Amino acid sequence: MSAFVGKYADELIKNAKFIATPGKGILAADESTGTIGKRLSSINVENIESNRQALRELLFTAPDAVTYLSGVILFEETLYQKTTDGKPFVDLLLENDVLPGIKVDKGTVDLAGTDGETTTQGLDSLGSRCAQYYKAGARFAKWRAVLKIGPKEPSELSIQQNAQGLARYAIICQENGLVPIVEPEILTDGSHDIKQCAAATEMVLAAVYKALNEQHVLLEGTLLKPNMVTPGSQSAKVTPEVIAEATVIALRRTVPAAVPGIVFLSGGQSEEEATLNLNAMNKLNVLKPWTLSFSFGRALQQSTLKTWGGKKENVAKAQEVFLARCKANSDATLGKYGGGAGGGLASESLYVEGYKIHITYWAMHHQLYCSYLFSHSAVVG
Ligand SMILES: O=P(O)(O)OC[C@H]1O[C@](O)(COP(=O)(O)O)[C@@H](O)[C@@H]1O
Repeated sequence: MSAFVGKYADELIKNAKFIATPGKGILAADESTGTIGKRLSSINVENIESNRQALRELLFTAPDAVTYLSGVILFEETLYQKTTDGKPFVDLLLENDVLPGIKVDKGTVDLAGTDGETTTQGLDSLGSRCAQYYKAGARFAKWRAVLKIGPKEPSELSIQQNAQGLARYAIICQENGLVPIVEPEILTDGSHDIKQCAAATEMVLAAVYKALNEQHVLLEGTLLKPNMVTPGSQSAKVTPEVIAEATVIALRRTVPAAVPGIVFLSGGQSEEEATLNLNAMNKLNVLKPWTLSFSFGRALQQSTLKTWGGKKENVAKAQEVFLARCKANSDATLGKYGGGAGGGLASESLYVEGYKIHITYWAMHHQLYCSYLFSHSAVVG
């Protein structure tokens, strides 16, 4: 099946490869107005534009932190914001060799006839929005599909709908010069074990890559943002080594070698857990044809947010905390993280039940695969 080769093909390939540079990763600072409001309310800060701008300025101007980042995902509001000195955030990032990205989905809606499964909205007028975002300096985009594990979930309907949505989004981005980050997130909610998560992850990723191929998406000009393969939030924890092995097996079985990078979401893991898991994957002595890196939201920002607390006098200290987390994750992309960055704050759980934003919320502000042969884990190691 031949890939679409439009006028941006070379640029897409170059930018995707750059974002996947080993030692660098992505800061996901694209929380929609509702989601950032929850973060700000946790530190008793009001959800108004000046406070959202202040948090983003703190992150983007943190000395040296940007050397560990190749991309930052922005929300539409942030794409057009400036520093207090009047420099557009986009210019600031580009001057520091960090590519600006943009969240282009519009949240989720329920799929009728399912037990709370969802599909993601935002395809209408996506082409013209992408063209505008490209003009404003964005060079990559992100679209989050949300799936869940349950007695009958993820259902075939949800897998197919979300795979089709991601593929359609991806090709529209490529037609308009934006590298699509394809994010099929399987939520951690539930009491399932790691094998069930592995089975669901493989099923979903296989469907996603089939759909991407059918839509002629140029895989070399894309990135994948998946969940790590872990036990459910109500199950006993396992070690980073077990998570690393299960995740890399699932990815090796489903993600083509043409994809330059896989940038994980943190999905409610603590900052330290997310970093240790990424580090363990990069330590695995097995062929991994893609870079394995990070695109963390909560797991890059939580201890920074707490240290800041909305107060100007805490900005410098909070930026040091952010730098430590960026450096730790950079080391983890190379399998060289020794642990312990950030102390106790970095070990707090960031789990939120049913982590998804519904379209209605957005509008306010603008069969399990039980026969899975896990014994194939001998592939790794
Ligand atoms: O619910 P929203 O506002 O769309 O935000 C979802 C968030 O989830 C992410 O996709 C992943 O974030 P985490 O690393 O915190 O799981 C972020 O990029 C994004 O900010």
